[in-house]
Amino acid sequence: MKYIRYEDERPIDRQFGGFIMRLSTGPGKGVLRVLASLVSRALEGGDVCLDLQSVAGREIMTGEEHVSIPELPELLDVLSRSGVVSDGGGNLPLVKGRGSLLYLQRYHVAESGLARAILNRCLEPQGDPEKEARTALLLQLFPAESEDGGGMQRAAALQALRRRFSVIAGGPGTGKTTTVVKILALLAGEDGTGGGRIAMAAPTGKAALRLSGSVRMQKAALHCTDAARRAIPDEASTLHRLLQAVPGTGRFRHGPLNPLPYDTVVVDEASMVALPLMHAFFSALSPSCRLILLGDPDQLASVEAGAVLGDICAAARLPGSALHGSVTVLERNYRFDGGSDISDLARAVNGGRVEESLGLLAPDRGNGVVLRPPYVGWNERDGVPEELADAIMEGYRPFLEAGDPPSALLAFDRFRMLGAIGDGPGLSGVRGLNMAAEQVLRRAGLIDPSSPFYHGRPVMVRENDYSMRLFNGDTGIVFNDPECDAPLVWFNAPDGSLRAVAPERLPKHETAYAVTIHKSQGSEFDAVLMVLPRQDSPLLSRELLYTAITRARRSVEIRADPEALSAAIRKGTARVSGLKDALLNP
Ligand SMILES: Nc1ncnc2c1ncn2[C@@H]1O[C@H](COP(=O)(O)OP(=O)(O)OP(=O)(O)O)[C@@H](O)[C@H]1O
Repeated sequence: MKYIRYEDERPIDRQFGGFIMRLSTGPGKGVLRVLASLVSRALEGGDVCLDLQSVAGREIMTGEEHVSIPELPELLDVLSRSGVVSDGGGNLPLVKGRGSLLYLQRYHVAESGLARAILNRCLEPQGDPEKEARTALLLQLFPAESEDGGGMQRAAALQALRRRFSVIAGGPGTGKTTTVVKILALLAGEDGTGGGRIAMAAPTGKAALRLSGSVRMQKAALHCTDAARRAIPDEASTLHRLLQAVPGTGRFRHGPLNPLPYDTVVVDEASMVALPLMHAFFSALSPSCRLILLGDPDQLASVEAGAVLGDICAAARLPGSALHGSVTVLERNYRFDGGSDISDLARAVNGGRVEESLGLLAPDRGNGVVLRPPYVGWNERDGVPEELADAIMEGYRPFLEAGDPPSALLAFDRFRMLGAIGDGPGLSGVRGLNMAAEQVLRRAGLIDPSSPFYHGRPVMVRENDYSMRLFNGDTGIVFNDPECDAPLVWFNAPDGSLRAVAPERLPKHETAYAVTIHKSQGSEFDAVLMVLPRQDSPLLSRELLYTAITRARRSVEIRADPEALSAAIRKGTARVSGLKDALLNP
C-alpha cells in the first residue's frame, strides 16, 4: 500500500508539526511537518516513537494535504540536515534514535536513561544468599514440596536477594505477592534490619490498596521472627506519592539529586507504569537500593506511552541478554488451584487462540466462563433487558442492603460490569450500563437517585487530588451518615481503615456500577460481566480481553458478538519502542 490515510490528525499534532517546520533550516519542510505530527500522534496511541520504516516511500494523506515521504536513506538525509533532529547528543526537539526510530527528545532521554539505569543495576549481583541462616530460612519459606514448576517462586527469591534489580512476572494468583513478602522477610533477617528501609508502591491508589491488604494478610501468616514481620511495611503508596509529585508541574521532589531514602523498594502492577514515570522513578533510586518489580506483562500496557514491563521481559528472554537471570516468570495459578476455566480462557485469549477460547466459552458448561449475545438497545418503555436487570440485581443488591460502610465496600467488590468503551450506543458502553443499573435499582426501590449523592451511589475518582489524598481510580460508596443525616463518601484507606469524605470535597468523579476495562486494572472482583461493542473496534485487542478476564476470581460473562470477539482475540497490539533493543545492545 503506497498511501497512508492520516485523517485523525489532531490540532495539537498539527501545531507541533507546524512548529517543527518553522524551526527547521533544511530542505523538505512539508515532510518534517507531517513526520513531527505523526510522532506526536504516535505518543497519544501509546507508542514511544515513530518507526520511519512504516512511512518511508509512502504518500501520506492528511485531511488537508498529500505529502510524499522519500525512501529511508534519503529521508534520513533530510532529517540530518533539518537542524531540528539530533542523534541524541544535542538539544533539539526531535531525535533519530536507533535504526529508524524518530522520537520527541523528552522520550528519547527517558528511554535511553531508563535502559542505562536498568543495565547498571544488572551489572554486579550483590548480597550473599548462601549465608547459612538465610539458606535455612529460604528452605523453610519456600519448601520444595509446596511448588511444582521447578520451584519458580524460590528461584524468584534467590534472584531478588542477589540483585539490585529483579522482576517477578506472572498472571493473577501466581504468588507474586506471597513470594515478595517472603523475600522481604528473608532480607530483613532475624533481627529485622537486613533489608534496611523498605517501601512498597503501585501506580494507582486502587492497586496500592490491594497490595497493602494482600501484604498484611500474607505477612500475618508468615513463619518468621516478629522483628522481620515488623520490618515489612503495612502500607503501600502510589508511585506519585512515593516520589512526592509537585502538584500541577509533572515534576517530583525525589530525583537524582534527592534520592528516595529506601534500601529496598517493591513496585506492584508494574505493567501500568508508563515510560516517563518509570524513568523518573529509576532516576530517584539510590544506587545501592534493591528494586523488585511485580507485574503481568500480558496485561494492557500503560495508558501513557510505552510498554516498559513487556519490553523488559521480552529482552530478558533473548540469548545473551544482560537481563538474563533478573526476570522470573511464575506460571502456576494457586488461586484457582486444581485448574479453572478462567485461567485457561485467559491463557487461550492471550495466546490468540480463537477456537480454544470460543470452546471454553461454550454456553452452560457451568465452568465460570460464558459468552452470550450482545444486549440489544433499551428504552424507557421496554426497560433494561431482563437478563441484564437480573445480573444487576444479583450483583448489586448485597452491597445496597449492607448495614454499614465497611460491609458495603466489601460487598461492592464482588461484582463489576466492565465495558470496553466509555460511551457507545445503547448498552455497548459504560455510560449506558451505568444508566441501566440506576434504572433497575431505582425500580426495585434499592436506590433513590433524585439527589446526586444518593445513598448507595458508587463513585470512581477521575483525577489525583493530593490534598484530599484521593487518586484517579479510587472507588468509594455514598452512605448516609445516620448521625447527621448527610451523605458521606466512604473509601478504603491503605492502612486497612475506612475514611469518609464529604461529597463537596470529592475531586472529579463518575458513577461506577460499570467501569472501563482500562480503569479496572489493579482491581479484582468475584464476578465480572464484560460488555463489548457490537462491532469490531480499534480499541478491542487481546490484551484488553485478557485484562478484563483476569479481573475475575470466580466467573466471567462476556456479552459480545462471536465475530467481534474473535477479531479482538486475533489482534495483539505491539507498541513501537526502542527499549528492548537498547537493553540488548547498549
Ligand atoms: N507456593 C504456594 N503454595 C500454595 N499456595 C500459594 C503458593 N503461592 C501462592 N499461594 C496462594 O495463592 C494465592 C495467590 O497468591 P498471591 O496473592 O501472592 O498471587 P499474586 O500473583 O500476587 O496475585 P495478584 O496478581 O492477583 O495480586 C494466595 O492465596 C496465596 O496464599
